[in-house]
Amino acid sequence: MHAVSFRNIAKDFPIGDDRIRVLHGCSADIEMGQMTMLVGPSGCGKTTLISILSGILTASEGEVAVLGQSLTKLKDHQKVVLRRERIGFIFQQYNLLPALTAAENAAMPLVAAGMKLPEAAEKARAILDGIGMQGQGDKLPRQLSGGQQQRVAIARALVHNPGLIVCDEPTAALDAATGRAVMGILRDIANDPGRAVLVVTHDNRIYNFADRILEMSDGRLIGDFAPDAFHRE
Ligand SMILES: Nc1ncnc2c1ncn2[C@@H]1O[C@H](COP(=O)(O)OP(=O)(O)OP(=O)(O)O)[C@@H](O)[C@H]1O
Repeated sequence: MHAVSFRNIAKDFPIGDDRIRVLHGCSADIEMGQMTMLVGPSGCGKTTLISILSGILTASEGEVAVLGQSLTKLKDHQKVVLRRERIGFIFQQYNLLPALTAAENAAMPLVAAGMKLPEAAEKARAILDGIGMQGQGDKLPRQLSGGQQQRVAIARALVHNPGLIVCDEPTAALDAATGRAVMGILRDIANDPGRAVLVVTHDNRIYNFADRILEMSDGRLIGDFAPDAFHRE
């Protein structure tokens, strides 16, 4: 099974009375057990494409299957369930709730699935311990550094054991060394054959962490490389 399989994806956005096409005929398969990076200049359509692949936006044309499930046939509420149960999200700006502790923040996907907070927080704490956050579970986000907050976001993306982890510019707010540490954790996560990690970035300092790089330009996928074969930017 592919983690994500998409064919001939197009996306139009309304602009006044008109429509503008921002994705054109995008097709690829994202493999389990790999870190795939989607790279390209600002505005080329990376966020739009991963939003479609993770069921946040609907494609204007084309087919998407996530973890063997076709999105085309799913109703909106079924896409919400798919996202909640089978996908983990990591963003540039951590998006932690300021009044909750690190463990409680990381526990949120389990709480959303109906688990009681104390039990969910214990599971979250075990994940935090495994990614260098021992003893930090009771701290509030404002007591943590940017790199530590991103680790909490990683724990939150992992806690419900999803098959697909989607990361949008995960290192953009971090200095180079902290960004590499965070990418090292994501790299380990991607080695699990039951998972795929999809990273959108234009941070060329982290391209070497990928197994595979998909290059986008002007709404099209224009290249499919191993990282050592990708020397642009
Ligand atoms: N809701 C929307 N309505 C109209 N146009 C949009 C909308 N969302 C995105 N776009 C346009 O689609 C194009 C692709 O945007 P997108 O955010 O996917 O690019 P990106 O590669 O992720 O850029 P960045 O790296 O800056 O985040 C851009 O021209 C953007 O202005």
